[in-house]
Amino acid sequence: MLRVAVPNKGSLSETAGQMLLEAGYTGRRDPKSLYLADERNDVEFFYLRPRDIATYVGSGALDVGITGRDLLLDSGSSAVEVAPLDFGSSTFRFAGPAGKYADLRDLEGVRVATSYAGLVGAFLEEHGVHADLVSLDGAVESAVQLGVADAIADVVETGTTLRAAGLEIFGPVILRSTAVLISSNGEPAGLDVLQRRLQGCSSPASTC
Ligand SMILES: Nc1ncnc2c1ncn2[C@@H]1O[C@H](COP(=O)(O)OP(=O)(O)OP(=O)(O)O)[C@@H](O)[C@H]1O
Ligand SMILES: O=P(O)(O)OC[C@H]1O[C@H](OP(=O)(O)OP(=O)(O)O)[C@H](O)[C@@H]1O
Repeated sequence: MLRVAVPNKGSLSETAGQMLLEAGYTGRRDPKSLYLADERNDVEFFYLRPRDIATYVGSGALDVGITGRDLLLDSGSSAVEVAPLDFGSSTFRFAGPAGKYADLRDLEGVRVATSYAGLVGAFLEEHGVHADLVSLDGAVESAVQLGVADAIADVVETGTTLRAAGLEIFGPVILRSTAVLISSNGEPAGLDVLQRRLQGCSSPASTC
């Protein structure tokens, strides 16, 4: 059976579950279930935190998973992106107090709060900028007002949360992210069927 990791909570979970249902797989009845065997489709689903999915798949404990590209890169896991899926898109950006920063170079020696230290650290290193990363679990927009950081790096969708905190975007796009199908380095039996069925669902001429 193909062992598939699916987000159990957060921004990606509802659409991922819906997409699997539309693709003909069995969905969990109880939103708290962590496991479901879909024997008709020869698939087992493991409902996990999206942030942990790349770790499970990269270690080989699970064959494939649905997560965010940003979460995959942040994890440092050896799992690989197989294909983008048509939901969960976001942009990963730097932001600071309105008018204070204009360029990536302005972050030299600055405290930058983020929940994605792996992703942001790699980006800064690639660009030769030395900032002090402050790792937070979420709601990082408050870090500047509360004085634990000077700038932030976070997921931006509409920009509403940033504006409400008196922050504005600056510098280059760190990453354009979307939900992705990932696998351990290889092609487990059944991946092609899952991929075809998921991508069929998200195409304009959907056949699910
Ligand atoms: N508006 C959004 N806010 C947060 N994440 C989003 C948004 N839109 C898309 N995403 C994507 O969802 C994934 C983050 O999901 P995750 O469940 O880890 O965080 P979350 O939705 O903020 O939930 P939590 O509050 O539990 O951290 C990332 O891949 C991110 O790019
Ligand atoms: O640009 P916007 O449309 O305002 O969306 C972006 C915000 O949404 C997410 O937060 P979420 O509510 O998921 O909480 P979190 O920060 O605790 O993860 C993200 O971390 C930003 O804070």
